[in-house]
Amino acid sequence: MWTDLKTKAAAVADRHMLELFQTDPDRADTFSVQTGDMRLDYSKTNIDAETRDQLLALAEASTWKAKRDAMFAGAPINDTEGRAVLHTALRNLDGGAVEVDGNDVMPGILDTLARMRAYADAVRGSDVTDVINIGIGGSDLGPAMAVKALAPYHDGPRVHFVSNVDGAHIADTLRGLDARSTLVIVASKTFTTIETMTNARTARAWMKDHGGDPSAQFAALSTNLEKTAEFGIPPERVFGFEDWVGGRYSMWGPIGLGVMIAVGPAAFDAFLRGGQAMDRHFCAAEGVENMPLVHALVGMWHRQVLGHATRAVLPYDQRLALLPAYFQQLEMESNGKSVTMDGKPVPVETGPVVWGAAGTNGQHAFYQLIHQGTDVIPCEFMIAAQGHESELKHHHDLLVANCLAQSEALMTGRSLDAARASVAHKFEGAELERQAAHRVFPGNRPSVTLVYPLLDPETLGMIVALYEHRVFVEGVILGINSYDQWGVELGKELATALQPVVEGTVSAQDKDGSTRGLVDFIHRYRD
Ligand SMILES: O=P(O)(O)OC[C@H]1O[C@](O)(CO)[C@@H](O)[C@@H]1O
Repeated sequence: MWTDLKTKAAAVADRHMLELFQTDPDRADTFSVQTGDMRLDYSKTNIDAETRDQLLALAEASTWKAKRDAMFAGAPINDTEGRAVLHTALRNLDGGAVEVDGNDVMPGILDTLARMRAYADAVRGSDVTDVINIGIGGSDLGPAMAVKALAPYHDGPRVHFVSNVDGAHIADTLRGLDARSTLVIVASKTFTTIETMTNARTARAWMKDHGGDPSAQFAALSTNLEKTAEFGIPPERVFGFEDWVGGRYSMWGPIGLGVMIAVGPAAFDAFLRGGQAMDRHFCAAEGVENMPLVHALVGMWHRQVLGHATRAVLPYDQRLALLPAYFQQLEMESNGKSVTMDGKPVPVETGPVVWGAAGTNGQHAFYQLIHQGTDVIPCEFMIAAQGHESELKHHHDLLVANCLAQSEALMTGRSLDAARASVAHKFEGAELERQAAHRVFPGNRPSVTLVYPLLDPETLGMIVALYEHRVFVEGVILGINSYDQWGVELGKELATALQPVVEGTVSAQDKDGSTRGLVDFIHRYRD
C-alpha cells in the first residue's frame, strides 16, 4: 500500500494544487472535515479523491477501528509495559463503565475528580496567592500550556511552572514569592523523576526558611502513593491516578490540578467535556467525516509518503504559544520509534519532527525558510474566528488575515514572471533577472487550517483530544507502540552515572574521549 501511495505521489509531483481547485469548485468543502463548530481544512494539499481513498484503505487495513475500540475498552494496548491506555476515561464524565481487568475504573476517577474540585475550590477561596507546579514533561507541558491558553478564564491564584533541573528555573520562580501564601504542587506520575524531586526538595527548603509550612502547603499528583507519603505529603493532599494514564496524556486528571485551581472546576469540566466530545466524534464518525482519522492520514501523506521530515504547528493565538512544545512531546515521544509491536524494523519513516511557534511572531523569524527554503514543511495553522478582546477586534482581524495569507502564499507562490513584474520599474537586463530570482516563491506548499469560533475551555479540550487521537491513528498504521517511551531511559541512566563524575568523586577514565575531555574542561572552571 505504501508503494501504491508513493507511485501516486510521483505521478502527481508536478501538479499544482491550484489545479485541484479548478477541477473541483467544491474542493474547500469536500476536503474539509467538521465536528461541532470546528473545521479542519486540508484542501491546500496535493491530496485528491483517489489519494484520499488510498489513504483510507491504508487505515482500514490497519484495523484502526478495532484498535480504537480496544483502547477505549481498557485493553492493554501498551504491550511493552502491559498497560491499558485510558486517558479517555478521565474525561468520560457521563459515559458508562470502563473496565480494566474486570474492574470499573470510573468510580475511582469520579471520586478523585470530586476531591480535586473540593480542593481547588478551597485553595481558590483561601489566602493562597501563588501556586507552583513542579513537574516535567507530561507533568508540566500540558498544564502550563492550558493555563496560558485559558488566561481569559483565570480567576484563581497565579500559577507558576518549574520543570528544569537547572537551578535558574526554580530560583527565578521563587524570587519575589511569599512562602507563606504559596502552594507547591509536586506533579510526577512516578514521583521518582530526578528533576522534579530535586526541585521539590529545593522548594520545601525554601518554604521552611521563609516562614511557610511545607507540611500544610504541599500537594502531590502521582501514581506512586508510597513515595508521596515518604516525601511527607498527607493522603488528603495527594491526588492519585493509575499507570494506564501516560504522562503526556495526563493533564485530564490530577496532573490538571493547577489548571483547575487557575480557572475553577466549572471551566475545567468544560475542558473535559471538549475532550469527551472529540472522543465521541472519533468513535462514531465514519471515514472522511472523522477528523482525527483524516488529520492523521493527511500527516502521513506528508511524512511517510512524500518524506517531509518536519511538521510546523502554527497557532495564530498568543495564548497557544506553548502548544507546539506540548504537541512535540505528544507526537515525538509517542511516535518517535523504530520498531513495530513485534520488535521488527518499521518499513517507513515514523513520527515527524514537530516544531512551531505562535503566529504572527513566527512570520518574522522562520517563515522565510518555510516559503523559500529548499525543504517543504507542511504547516498546521490554527485560528479562532474571534478573539476574547472584543474591544481589540481590529487586532483579531489582522491576525486572521495574516493566518489566511500565509497558507494562501504557501499554496499560490509567486512565479518568475510575477517576480519580474514586481521589480521591473527598478531594474533591467541581467540585474532584473537576478533580482527577480530572489523574489520567486515556489508555492504548491501544503498546509492545513483548523478553525473554531473562540478559544474557550471546551475548544481547547477538543484540540488536544484531536491531536491525541491523530497520534493514535498514526501509531496504529505504523504498527508501533505509541504509549511507551524507552528512548528516554538511556540518557537518564547515563546522567545518574555521570553525576559523581561531574561532582569529582568518581573518575571519568571509563568514559569515551569526548566525554572525558568535556568533564576535564568543566572541572577546570569550577570553584
Ligand atoms: O511524571 P513523571 O513520572 O515525573 O515523568 C515526567 C516525564 O518523564 C517522561 O517519562 C520522560 O522522561 C515523560 O514521559 C513524562 O511525562
